[in-house]
Amino acid sequence: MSTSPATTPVLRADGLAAGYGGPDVVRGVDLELVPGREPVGIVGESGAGKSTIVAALVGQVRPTAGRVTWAGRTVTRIPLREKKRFRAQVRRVTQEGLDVDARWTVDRAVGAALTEARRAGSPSGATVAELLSDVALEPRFAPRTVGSLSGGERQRLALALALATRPAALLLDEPLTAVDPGMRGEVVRRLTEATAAAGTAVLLVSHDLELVERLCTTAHVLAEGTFVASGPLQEVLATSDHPAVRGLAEAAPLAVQRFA
Ligand SMILES: Nc1ncnc2c1ncn2[C@@H]1O[C@H](COP(=O)(O)OP(=O)(O)OP(=O)(O)O)[C@@H](O)[C@H]1O
Repeated sequence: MSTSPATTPVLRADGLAAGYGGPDVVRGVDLELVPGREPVGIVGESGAGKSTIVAALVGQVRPTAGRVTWAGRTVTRIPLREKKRFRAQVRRVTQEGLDVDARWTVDRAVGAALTEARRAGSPSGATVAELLSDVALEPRFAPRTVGSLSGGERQRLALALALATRPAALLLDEPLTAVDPGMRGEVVRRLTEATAAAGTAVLLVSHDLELVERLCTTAHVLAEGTFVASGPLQEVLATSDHPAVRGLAEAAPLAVQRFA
């Protein structure tokens, strides 16, 4: 394995346009996720198209123009035999995102994710305890059933399961909405350490500007389906005069004051 930092994107969108049968809801989107680089954020008002971009990145929504590639291959044309590896290498975590039997215990769920990762050819070498620690879930959660967890605990478990493959790219679409603000900082700290150590490229979509500012070196502001400003979020909010950016800054004046 090479020890030099990667410069090749694992996942990239070039001139991506996509929609749901009607007019495109996103267009002209260029984005690259490079393992070993700092996390990238996307912010923007509700309905701007953030989740659509993420859906296109995982091949769930087909581009109407441009393309999305995984290690150089078009994601909507990945052959069946490669799909398992793609899903292990490119993980999406959404707000709801936990697809596990509610009767399972937490350690069974994480153990199953580790087994699945090995089967997909992406063994992480991590233990159940390490993965729980990566999302700040204490060992006492291991014997709890998934159904007994709070919303925020479920979101943290979803993140732990996504980390089981040590993915090349982790796409986080509002991953911590149910985690209370006090705990959110700790989860982000642990998650940042875990993804940095594994060289995982992270994309974070969130309405939480403070979270994006803390986690991401670069953020894109999406308005009506296109990126209208990009850069360090603090700087973008302070300097861009695009109406969509001003709207965001005014909707979150506390965050702006804190960054200024
Ligand atoms: N399955 C779908 N079928 C039809 N239209 C959809 C579908 N999913 C999303 N849309 C529409 O596409 C547009 C972009 O939605 P999207 O969910 O990508 O926005 P978003 O920025 O993620 O919003 P939010 O912040 O509220 O989650 C919206 O107008 C939405 O109504």
